[in-house]
Amino acid sequence: MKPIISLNNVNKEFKLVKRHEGLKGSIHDLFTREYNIIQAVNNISIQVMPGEIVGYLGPNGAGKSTTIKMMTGVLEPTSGEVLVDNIIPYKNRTLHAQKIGVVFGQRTQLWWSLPLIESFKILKDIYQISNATYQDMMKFYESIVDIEPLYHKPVRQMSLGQRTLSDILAAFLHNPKVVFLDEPTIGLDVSMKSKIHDLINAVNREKETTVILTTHDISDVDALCKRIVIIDKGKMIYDEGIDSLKKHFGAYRTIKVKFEGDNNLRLELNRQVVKKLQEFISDKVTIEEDWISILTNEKDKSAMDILNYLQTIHSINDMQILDISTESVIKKIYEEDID
Ligand SMILES: Nc1ncnc2c1ncn2[C@@H]1O[C@H](COP(=O)(O)OP(=O)(O)OP(=O)(O)O)[C@@H](O)[C@H]1O
Repeated sequence: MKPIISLNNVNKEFKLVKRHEGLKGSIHDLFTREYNIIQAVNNISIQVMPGEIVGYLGPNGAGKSTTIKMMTGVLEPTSGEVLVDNIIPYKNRTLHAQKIGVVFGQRTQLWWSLPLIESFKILKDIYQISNATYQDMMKFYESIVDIEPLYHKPVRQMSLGQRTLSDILAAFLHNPKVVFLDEPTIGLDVSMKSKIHDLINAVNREKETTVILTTHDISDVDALCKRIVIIDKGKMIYDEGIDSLKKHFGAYRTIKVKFEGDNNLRLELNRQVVKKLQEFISDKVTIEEDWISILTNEKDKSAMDILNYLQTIHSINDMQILDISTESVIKKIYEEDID
């Protein structure tokens, strides 16, 4: 099988005019142009197979949106090759736009004053969706989410969650082979996030749609992605299946402990423990409400050793030992703390 998305040695530079301060600087700028070059994407190569859901992650300013913009045809790469379903996106923007779906965070592609069903009908005409495909898709949607109550509601009267849901439905309506979702669950509550996760998983399963997802929300990654690609400062630093990622960090455990006593005593004890543990455990020690949470690598310091030590400080009311969360794994990769 051939990849549906193929990025080979892709670079994107932005050239920004340097501005000097003060009157002298402004006069200098009038006559001499100097530039700063920002390397937003640095030699990225990624192959995505049809039907994959890939989490494209990285800290702020890493270059995620710039990559997505190249994959959607909004930006032309400075060098390298971007191919999506055999199309060079920036060279064939109209054809490409017919074949993909896009959701960019809180920006809606729906018609603000129109009821949702009217927006869908316009999209049906724009994308030249046949009656049969349209009916089929609407039936499929109705079987997985409760959208009928939204059909006659103008988008401007919708809650953020209803609007996001509608936007995602709109992006998948023409049954595109690839959908790009940029921060699709930003600002949503847990129950709406879960509805959206179910929807994306159902469409991916049923229609084999390839999904590229950028997000800062780890619940999106846990619910949707089997593979994550992480970039930082424009460079790819990780490309792994989520299972092997967890195996890689299998020696990490999070120990959570709640001490006996009232809230004030616990707060004081937690503060003391944070101070003491940080002296001999390099990993993360944090206070989470009544609990103290310690991330440790069993190879260096076992969870039992830590628990024994905590018991010498004060009696323990409750405790949990957890495998490392995806969030902690990703944080550790961002910090380039890979063993
Ligand atoms: N049009 C532009 N002109 C100049 N610099 C830009 C432009 N777009 C992005 N950049 C710069 O390129 C780098 C990567 O930005 P990008 O928006 O791709 O990051 P990101 O990973 O999507 O970040 P975030 O998670 O904050 O959305 C940043 O340093 C940014 O300032």
